[in-house]
Amino acid sequence: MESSVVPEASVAPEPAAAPESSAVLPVVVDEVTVVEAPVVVAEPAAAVRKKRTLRVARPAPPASAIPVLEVEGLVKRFGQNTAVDHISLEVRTGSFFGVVGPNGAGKTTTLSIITGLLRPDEGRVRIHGIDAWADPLTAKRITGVLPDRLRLFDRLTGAQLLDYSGTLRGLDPRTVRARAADLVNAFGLEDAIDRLVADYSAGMTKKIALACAMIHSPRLLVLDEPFESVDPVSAANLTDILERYVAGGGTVVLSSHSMDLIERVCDSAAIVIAGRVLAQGALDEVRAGQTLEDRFVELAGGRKAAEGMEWLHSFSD
Ligand SMILES: Nc1ncnc2c1ncn2[C@@H]1O[C@H](COP(=O)(O)OP(=O)(O)OP(=O)(O)O)[C@@H](O)[C@H]1O
Repeated sequence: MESSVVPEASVAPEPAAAPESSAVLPVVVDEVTVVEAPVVVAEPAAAVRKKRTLRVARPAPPASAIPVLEVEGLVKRFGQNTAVDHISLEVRTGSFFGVVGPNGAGKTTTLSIITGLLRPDEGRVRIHGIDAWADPLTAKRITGVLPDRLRLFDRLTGAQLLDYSGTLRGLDPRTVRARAADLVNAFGLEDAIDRLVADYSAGMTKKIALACAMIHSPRLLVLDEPFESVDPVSAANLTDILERYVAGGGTVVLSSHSMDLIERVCDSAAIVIAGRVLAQGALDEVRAGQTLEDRFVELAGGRKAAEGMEWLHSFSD
């Protein structure tokens, strides 16, 4: 389990527009540091990127907080390909934990093992102290899942799907109805709720799937790319719902390719590359004084120069 030491740094924000001359701007307040920084004119993009304010959405839960998810030495091989190569993670209660990594890094495979959708070759998963593979029923009772490739009973309406999910989780009909109404309202699905899920857009499908994952008020929500295909307004709404869930003592583990989103909402993160965790811990530890994106790119081996694609400029017409 690696993590890096955090330089206590808050740096200047991205200027909204390039100013004519150097000026002093009040800088967004970090919980730790307040600085004033000069705005430099006409900077290269990379320099501007580095000047983003490093803020944390909320402090990570203290070391004394009970771990709700403990993953030890997970290994998963598909033939010759080791998709997950001894991954260990610890997520504490009340954490908003982001998992980032390049395509094919093993995020979905790891989250699928955690949620009981895929059997590991080696390793252990404990959810709130319960061995998820020895006692899957108990573990699943306290877990809500938004899987990567949504396989929903899409010949049901949204209302029927919510009803089915609540009933499957052992809730009584009155509780299911009340919670379903709250969720439909929170996710803004009122107009679609009596239509077949098969006819939903990708974003609406994500929302109804997430509502189904939450209806039994799980302790842990594991969400694979929850914001993919979701419009910005809905994403903000969704973030709000998840933040309230975390503020109320819930724990979220999500994967995303949006570094901005992870930095905005998560207090902790793990960077997974080629099936291994290269950094994890509180967000500031993981990004080590850089933006999460820069740290991610650094750990992933840097940006690739786009060479050898000259043909792309010889337009076919
Ligand atoms: N069912 C499967 N059979 C064979 N190989 C698989 C299977 N599922 C995943 N893999 C392989 O395991 C590796 C990790 O895949 P995984 O889907 O976990 O990556 P990921 O980090 O979620 O990627 P992305 O960001 O693109 O969704 C990849 O090389 C992938 O091809």
